[in-house]
Amino acid sequence: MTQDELKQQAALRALDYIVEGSIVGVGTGSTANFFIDGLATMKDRIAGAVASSEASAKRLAGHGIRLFDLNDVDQMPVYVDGADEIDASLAMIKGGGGALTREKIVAAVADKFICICDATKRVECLGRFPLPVEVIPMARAQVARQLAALGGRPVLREGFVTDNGNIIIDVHGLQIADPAAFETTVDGIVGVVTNGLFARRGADVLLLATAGGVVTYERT
Ligand SMILES: O=C[C@H](O)[C@H](O)[C@H](O)COP(=O)(O)O
Repeated sequence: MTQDELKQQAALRALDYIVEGSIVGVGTGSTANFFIDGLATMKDRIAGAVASSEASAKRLAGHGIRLFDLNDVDQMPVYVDGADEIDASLAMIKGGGGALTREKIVAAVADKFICICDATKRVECLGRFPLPVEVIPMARAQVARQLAALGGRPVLREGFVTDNGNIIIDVHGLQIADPAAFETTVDGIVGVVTNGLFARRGADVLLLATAGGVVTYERT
């Protein structure tokens, strides 16, 4: 089975968690795209969706799924998204596609975060995937120095601008022993908008697609 087939399996399993008549929080990336395509098959049974990126908004609209502005939504039962890495506590690194800030904001409004991944994303310790950090452009050098002082190797994502008009610094060479504490530390650097650790608010459910089928993990 290919990695894309596994992503699709995890994504389609997430449809079981959709509450009929509700607004669905929708993530960004290749796995989330499979979810959006699956969601289209039940679009008449949901009120609509809130997108975490311009790309996902475009794909949702292309399927005729009604889009809501997050400011008009008080509550959503679920937010569904992929991850770049996820550990046993369901803490994640996200933002490989640069959508981390809007993803974190939309997820914050949802009751449950459903993470959809193929088995390659499951790790013992977060950090092999470079940690994306969204940064206000004028703070680039100052933030890079601070990230280096934390033990990482900051690399500017060349030619990339986020949906919010900011830059991304990817931090290489980390081994993150305490993801929630590191998330707080990086967010505390002046000039950082947000970072790709989703640990203080990790996933509630992980749907992990393996060669043997989709395995469900729930936060304990
Ligand atoms: O910014 C992008 C998101 O955090 C994605 O959810 C993450 O990078 C995983 O993407 P993919 O499903 O394409 O591996």
